[in-house]
Amino acid sequence: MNQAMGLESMLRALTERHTRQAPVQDQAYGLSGTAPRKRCRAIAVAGGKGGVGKTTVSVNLGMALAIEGHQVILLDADMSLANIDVLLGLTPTRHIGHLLDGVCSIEDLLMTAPHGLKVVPAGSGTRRLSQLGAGEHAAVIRAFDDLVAPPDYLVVDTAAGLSDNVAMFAAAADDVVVVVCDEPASLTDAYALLKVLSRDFGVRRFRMVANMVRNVGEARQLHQKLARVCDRFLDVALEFMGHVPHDERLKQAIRRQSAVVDLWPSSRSGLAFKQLAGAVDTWGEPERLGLDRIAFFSRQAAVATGW
Ligand SMILES: Nc1ncnc2c1ncn2[C@@H]1O[C@H](COP(=O)(O)OP(=O)(O)OP(=O)(O)O)[C@@H](O)[C@H]1O
Repeated sequence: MNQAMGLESMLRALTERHTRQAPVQDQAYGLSGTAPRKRCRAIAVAGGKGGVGKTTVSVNLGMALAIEGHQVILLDADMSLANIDVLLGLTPTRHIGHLLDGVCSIEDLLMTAPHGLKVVPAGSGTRRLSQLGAGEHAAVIRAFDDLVAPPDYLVVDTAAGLSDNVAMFAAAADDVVVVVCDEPASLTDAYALLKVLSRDFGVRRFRMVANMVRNVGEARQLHQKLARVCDRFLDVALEFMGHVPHDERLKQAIRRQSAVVDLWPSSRSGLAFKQLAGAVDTWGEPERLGLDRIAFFSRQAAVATGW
């Protein structure tokens, strides 16, 4: 990854820690100090509660961006309960565990889904991957720097809950998309996630996608509910990114191990994901705050893991 990519910020922080070499500004143009690398934007998709549609949004947003002509890598960061490969009908032979064991490179892990979307699969049912420490998460993030051709977007599907996994990927990303559905537990868990990410990791801006709603009115109400408590109790901005309606077509697509944007782009959910991808295109330059956040986090990881 490159300097523009939040996740690479972690790499730079870690690299700096080990080598005490070039200042950040120089590293912005590649560690070798040669030609600038292409800018890439890292978008972490989180939600707090399980089952709110994080994976569905990650897959379809990633593919919708790919359909628009962008180069996109989708990272399945739900390490032990990985399911992006299943959702897309891919059969990986290697996963993140092999990367951590040094058996393969990040390039070796890339699988190609429809529309040129690249997928980095995690491993499912692997006990070890469910117990990764902060240092290992950092190593996964660092591995992205080895990509010969960084993508335009890296979409990261994070795990449910408030684990290190979610915190590290969200803190390192340029943008955090929070998926919420109209259930009390989804709202309270999303609020808890925002609280932890802002209080402990300095993430101040979030974008919300309302999933499985009836219409945009319901989506906006959901956003207002959460934004109101955030305004009152947290120092964060929660922007409304858009909504995805509850759609049987989407479920049918899942059963056929395909993305709805690929199978039925004109369905209600297909069009909604197209709009979400369009929204991403309108975002201004990322704030690039990942470095500070990750330098802090990686120091903690280093202490904890002896890195
Ligand atoms: N917009 C939608 N319309 C209809 N069904 C949906 C929609 N979004 C998600 N679902 C359903 O919800 C299920 C859970 O979605 P998904 O796996 O994306 O959630 P998740 O947040 O990633 O869950 P986990 O954290 O457990 O991995 C899907 O299998 C799908 O059946």
